[in-house]
Amino acid sequence: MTRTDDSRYLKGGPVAQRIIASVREDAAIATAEGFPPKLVSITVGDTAAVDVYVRNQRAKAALAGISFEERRFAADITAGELEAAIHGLNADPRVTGIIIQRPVPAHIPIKTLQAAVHPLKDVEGMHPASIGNIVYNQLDLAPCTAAASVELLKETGLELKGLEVVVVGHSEIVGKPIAFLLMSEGATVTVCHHMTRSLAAHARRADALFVAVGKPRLIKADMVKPGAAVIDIGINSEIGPDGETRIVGDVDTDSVKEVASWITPVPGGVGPLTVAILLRNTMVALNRQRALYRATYGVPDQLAAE
Ligand SMILES: Nc1nc2c(c(=O)[nH]1)N[C@@H](CN(C=O)c1ccc(C(=O)N[C@@H](CCC(=O)O)C(=O)O)cc1)CN2
Repeated sequence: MTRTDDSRYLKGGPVAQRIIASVREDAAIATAEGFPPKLVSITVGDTAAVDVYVRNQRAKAALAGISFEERRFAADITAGELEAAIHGLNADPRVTGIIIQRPVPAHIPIKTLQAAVHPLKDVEGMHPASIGNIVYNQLDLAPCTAAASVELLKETGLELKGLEVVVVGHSEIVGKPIAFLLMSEGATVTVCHHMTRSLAAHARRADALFVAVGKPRLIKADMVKPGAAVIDIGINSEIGPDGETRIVGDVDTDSVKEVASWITPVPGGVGPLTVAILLRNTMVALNRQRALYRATYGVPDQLAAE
């Protein structure tokens, strides 16, 4: 099939806009009913890519009618101090969602922090008690970057049942959830990581290749099967030839786009959709809190019927 360069690009913006428009409607209804959504972001230390992510979260939350607050903590904070801050947010009824931006400094055990977030306010489904939901095919609130990546693959129209998928990177926030989400769609999934013996041999077999390792331009054209869909999840900042900081992915887009049938650009691919899904998850979390509230205190309709 002959395709123009542009039609090869799987852009996240249009899908993100649709999601944000729908979140905006839900948020307006919830607010009118007395349950305004509020997302609190926790950042520890300074990471350029995280700053980009948080900046976009703030901007899109404003568009969606979700209030957004960033709590920044110094890199030398202790895990105990962070847990105490999270417990404070759990106890605050005005806070309906909490996201811990990754990475956090090495001395902070991320699992302990994730476990400190109340599962009902966990907008990424990363609490140890929640992440198992995707193993059970309960997919309405999945980790945002993973869900965004899979949603972009679906935009290709490829049949996922039986699709040969290779995921490069096995982080708990991206690579592992992608594998589970795709298994639940019937794909045949291989997960590669830093101990994989021949990455290129695995990657070349993939009808859909997901890459999330944080290594700029790791994937070259000769590692990609002709006609494949390539989902580039890397967000790496580097200094360009003009001396300006820019964002590049884990895929060498210029060469790979000559081989692949679809490729996500960086920026403009998975990133914008990740932010939109975070906001959608924020509403899913809020609706779960409302369901618990109704179950605990009853709803006006029920009270009126008594
Ligand atoms: N708690 C989490 N932390 C992190 C996740 C995650 O899913 N949950 N994934 C990455 C997020 N990330 C990188 O740090 C990231 C995600 C999205 C964007 C983004 O909005 N990119 C846009 C905009 C670019 C721009 O404005 O220049 C895009 O790609 O078009 C940036 C970074 C790690 N942490």
